[in-house]
Order: sequence, then C-alpha cells, then structure tokens
Amino acid sequence: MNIAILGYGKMGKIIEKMATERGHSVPLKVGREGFVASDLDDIDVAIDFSLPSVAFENITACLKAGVPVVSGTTGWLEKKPEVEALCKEVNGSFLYASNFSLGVNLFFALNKHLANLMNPHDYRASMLEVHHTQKLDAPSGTAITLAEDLIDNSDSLSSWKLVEKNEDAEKGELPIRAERVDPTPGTHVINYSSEIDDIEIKHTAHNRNGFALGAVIAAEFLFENPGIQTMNNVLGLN
Ligand SMILES: NC(=O)C1=CN([C@@H]2O[C@H](COP(=O)(O)OP(=O)(O)OC[C@H]3O[C@@H](n4cnc5c(N)ncnc54)[C@H](O)[C@@H]3O)[C@@H](O)[C@H]2O)C=CC1
Ligand SMILES: O=C(O)C1=N[C@H](C(=O)O)C[C@H](O)C1
Repeated sequence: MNIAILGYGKMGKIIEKMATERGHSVPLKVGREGFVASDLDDIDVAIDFSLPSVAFENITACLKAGVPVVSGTTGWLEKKPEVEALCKEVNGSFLYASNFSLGVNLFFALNKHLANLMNPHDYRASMLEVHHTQKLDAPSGTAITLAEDLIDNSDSLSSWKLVEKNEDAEKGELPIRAERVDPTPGTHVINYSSEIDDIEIKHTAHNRNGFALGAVIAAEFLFENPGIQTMNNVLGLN
C-alpha cells in the first residue's frame, strides 16, 4: 500500500520503519507544514499520529479526499462523533484507537472482566497513568478508554476525574492520576483497594514498537475492510 504518515514525530518515524518492513511505501510524510488534498493522490491509507490541535482537520481532509484514515492521536475526542458522521456521509473508512498495541488491547479486555468481577465487592477503584514529559494531553487516551470500560461495568461509579490525589475524587468518581516522567513510553495501573488488601493490574510499554506495529496492521485491515472499524475487529477480540 501507499501510506501517508500525518505527524512525523516520535510515532510517525517508527510507523514509517514498520510500514516499510512490511512491504509498504510511504510517499507522503507530513509535519507542521500540513498538506493539501492533491498531496493525497495515489495514497491508499493515511495514518495520523499528530497533535490534538490538528488531528480533526487532518482526518476530515483525508475523508473528504476519499482516503481511509487510521487515527492514533489522542486529546481531540470531543470531535469524534463529527468525524464518524462525516465518514458515513462520504461512505469513507475510519479507525480510531487510543492504543494500538496488542498488549494494551488484551489489557482492555482484562480490565472489563476485572471490573465486572469486582462490582459486587467493597473496593475503591483508582487509576494511574505515567508518560514522558512531552505528552500534551492528560489523562492519556488509553486511561480514558480504561476508565470508560471500568465505569460501564460498575454500579457505584458514574464518571472519572483527573486528580492529584485519589482523595480528591467524590463518591461515584473514578480518580485518575497522571504522572510525567521521562522517558516512559506509557504505563497504566488499575488498583482496587480495601481495608484488608489491594488488587492491581498493570501494563508497561517498554518502547513504542507495539503502538506502531498495531497502527500499520490496522491500516492493512482498514484498506481491506472499509467503514468505521475498531481494534477489536482488527485483532478478532470481539
Ligand atoms: N493510539 C496510540 O497507540 C498512540 C497514540 N499516541 C498519540 O499520538 C500522538 C503523537 O505522538 P508522538 O509521535 O509521541 O508526538 P510527537 O510530538 O513526537 O509528534 C507529533 C508530530 O506532529 C507534527 N505536526 C505538527 N503539525 C502537524 C500537522 N498540521 N499535520 C501533521 N503533523 C503535524 C509535529 O511536527 C510532530 O512532529 C499523540 O497524540 C499521542 O498521544 C502516541 C503513541 C501511541
Ligand atoms: O502520547 C503517548 O506517548 C501515548 N499516547 C497514547 C495515549 O494517550 O494513551 C498511547 C500511549 O499510552 C502512548
């Protein structure tokens, strides 16, 4: 495939390496200069790992040009319903994931199962995410997915809150703490605490390779399977 990489930063460079190793070409790499519609001629799929402030514009430009888009940028999700509406209107293809690594997608499934198991019991849930200091958004997109899935499987929680200390959350709120420590690629911890004991699950990314490989595999899948897709569909985790 001819892949366009929108956002040629830390992730974009690894995605280029993974895509090339899997036999794809990367004729278009876009940085802060942006792009125009004609740059997308001959592009089969675009992969956007850019900035929260430009992701929406990049994605909608691709969809309007008839180019399928894999979106990994976090921190812009209030506009995702608008993107999905546009995607349907133009009969396009779009796949967003807050995290493309196989390990985190398995961790998402584990989180839902654990939340369901813990639901009837008297434990206080909390979350910690740790990332590098260049990260622009907090909490991470992955933490938001984990929080939404946990809350969906809990009768006592109805929302999440970004906090300095767990005690800053009210009843019914899942506290999420965000720490910024270099060079952390991404760590997520979910803790259930009682007077008697703690239960904890943790995912630690050792590098960014899993995110990049997952994004290229998602692009291959989207090219073959048009429409609005998910990582669960890509990985057969449904
Ligand atoms: N979903 C996932 O699995 C993952 C998502 N991410 C997310 O991907 C995004 C990028 O992460 P990094 O590569 O670490 O950031 P980065 O800051 O290293 O790279 C972003 C790049 O976007 C470029 N850029 C600026 N304006 C642009 C424009 N108009 N169009 C295209 N590119 C433009 C910047 O010059 C920069 O090189 C972040 O939102 C991050 O949270 C990161 C890792 C995994
Ligand atoms: O910005 C990052 O680096 C990461 N962002 C994604 C997120 O916000 O969850 C995925 C991963 O944790 C790395």
